[in-house]
Amino acid sequence: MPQITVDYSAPLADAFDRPAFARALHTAVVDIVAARPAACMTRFRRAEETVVGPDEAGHVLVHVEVALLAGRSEEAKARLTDAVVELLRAHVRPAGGAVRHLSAEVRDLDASYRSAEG
Ligand SMILES: O=C(O)C/C(=C\C=C(/O)C(=O)O)C(=O)O
Repeated sequence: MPQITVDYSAPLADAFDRPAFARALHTAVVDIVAARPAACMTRFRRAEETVVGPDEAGHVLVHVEVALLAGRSEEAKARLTDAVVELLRAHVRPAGGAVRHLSAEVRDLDASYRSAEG
C-alpha cells in the first residue's frame, strides 16, 4: 500500500480540505505511478507546535511523504512530487496571512516492508 503521511500545522485545521486533498492525491498516485486505487492510504498528523527559523508564529507548514514499493523511476517519483505540491497549493488556503511552506517527497519503502489485510 502506498503509505502516505501528511504533517500539517494546527492553524490550518479549517483551511486545509484534507479529504478532498487525499482523494486528489490518490488519483495522482494511481495515474503517475500505477498504484492500486484501493491501496492508497493517507493519514494526517496535526502539529501543534512549529518553529520556522526563529519564528513561532507567522508560518504554517504542510509536508507530505509518499512511500512506495521500490521500482518506480526517479523521473516518475519527481513527477509525483511536483503533482503533490500543486495539489497542496490548491487545497491549503492561506491562513491568517501566515506564510505557507508546502513540501513533498516520494521515497521507496524499505525492502523489509510487508502488509496484511483483513
Ligand atoms: O497493495 C498493493 O498493491 C501492494 C502493496 C503496496 C503497494 C505499493 O506501496 C505501491 O504500489 O507502491 C502492499 O502493501 O501490499
